[in-house]
Amino acid sequence: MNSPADIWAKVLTLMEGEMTATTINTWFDDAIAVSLDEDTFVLHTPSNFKRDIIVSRYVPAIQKALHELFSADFKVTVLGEGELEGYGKPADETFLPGTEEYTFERFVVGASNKFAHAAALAVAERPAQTYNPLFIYGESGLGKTHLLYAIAHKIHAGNPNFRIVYIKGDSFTNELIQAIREGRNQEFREKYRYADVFLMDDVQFIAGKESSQEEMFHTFNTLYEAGRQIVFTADRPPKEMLRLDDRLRTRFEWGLPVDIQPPDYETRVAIIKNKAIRRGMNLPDPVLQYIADNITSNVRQIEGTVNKILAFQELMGESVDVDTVTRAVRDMFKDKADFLPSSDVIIEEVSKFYNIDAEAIRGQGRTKDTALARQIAMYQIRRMTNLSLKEIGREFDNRDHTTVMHSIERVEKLMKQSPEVAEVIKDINTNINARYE
Ligand SMILES: Nc1ncnc2c1ncn2[C@@H]1O[C@H](COP(=O)(O)OP(=O)(O)OP(=O)(O)O)[C@@H](O)[C@H]1O
Repeated sequence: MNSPADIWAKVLTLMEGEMTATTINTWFDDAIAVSLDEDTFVLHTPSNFKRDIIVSRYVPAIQKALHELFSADFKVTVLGEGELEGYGKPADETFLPGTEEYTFERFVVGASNKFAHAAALAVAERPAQTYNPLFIYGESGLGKTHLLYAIAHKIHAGNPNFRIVYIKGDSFTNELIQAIREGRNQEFREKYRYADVFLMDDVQFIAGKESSQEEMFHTFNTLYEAGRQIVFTADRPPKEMLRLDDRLRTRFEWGLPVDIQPPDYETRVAIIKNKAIRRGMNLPDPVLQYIADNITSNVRQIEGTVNKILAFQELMGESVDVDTVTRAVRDMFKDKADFLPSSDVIIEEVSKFYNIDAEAIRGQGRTKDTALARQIAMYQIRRMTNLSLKEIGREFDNRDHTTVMHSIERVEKLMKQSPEVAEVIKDINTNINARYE
């Protein structure tokens, strides 16, 4: 009943008492009510001429009608041609939405990450003038993405007109496949090759993927030659990316590779305190120490635990005691340890990794790639779940348990012979685990 459109209809009816129907029709026929908040009513008309007339002649009548309806005074804003699109949105709302918290200010610096932090800050302060490319590597959940977004926000704040492109390695691959399929290669190229700042998260995902590597190579060269800042993150240093093209590996190493290590005890405590303070809460020292002692390798897990405890504390109010919280934390660790991924999830991740349909992996697809993906899926299920060979066979179109056994043996053999296959298994494993963090 009180949508801007409803209110506008009422305003028009009230204005009919003040002016002729022709006047109303002439100036307001294509006007639309955009919003009404505490103190402003916003109207849009597609014509600037009409906007000027409305502003100069009819705003008082609109205000009078609004006063009659709400017994309150409103400002009236009239938007003209092309003014509707960005209206009401803060200028930055469309810049990497949802990542506003990932700033340098919120990044806790300690011995384990101080080089990565300093290099990222230098790059953000003087893009393309210090380290290019900057290559940040380290294990999952240690703040690589955080630093990448922090770079993006800082550069954006100083250079609002820069085209800053953020893309994950696997999205780059998927977008490229789609662009090729739809004949939009040129569009894809322009999007990435003409960036002012190019940030790629988890670049390890493009290793071993021919067309992605080819595209990345040309993107890199174009950006580099044009003096654009390039930053990569990855879960390992370039030299350990076994399936990566040599020409990319050397380029990744041109600038500065810096690593992030798991945080030491002091940094863990600082991170936990920081997260709690930002939520306006205080954690008792023993709880703080308990978390810092028990979650040692991954900041994402630290964050998850702190969030759960804070939620728990909020729920329990003042009465929460250290024992209760400690027990809750212990239960949380137990849950995690008992957790096993399902065969569906494992097959899905293998399917994603190889870009082969899950149904083909489960079923009768016979290409070499599908057969290998299937064997790897069987191997992973055997390793990561409690399913028997027979139960695994059932997941794959009722294959016999001896087929499953031979597949697993084949993968084990391949892993010994080929570091590339071992790396694939490790990567898929990481992706599966990441779903439960
Ligand atoms: N030093 C830090 N200070 C504050 N928060 C941190 C710090 N390091 C990591 N975090 C937080 O931990 C979470 C995980 O970090 P992030 O996503 O950057 O990890 P990552 O290294 O990119 O992991 P992945 O490789 O799995 O993507 C984020 O919410 C991030 O804000």
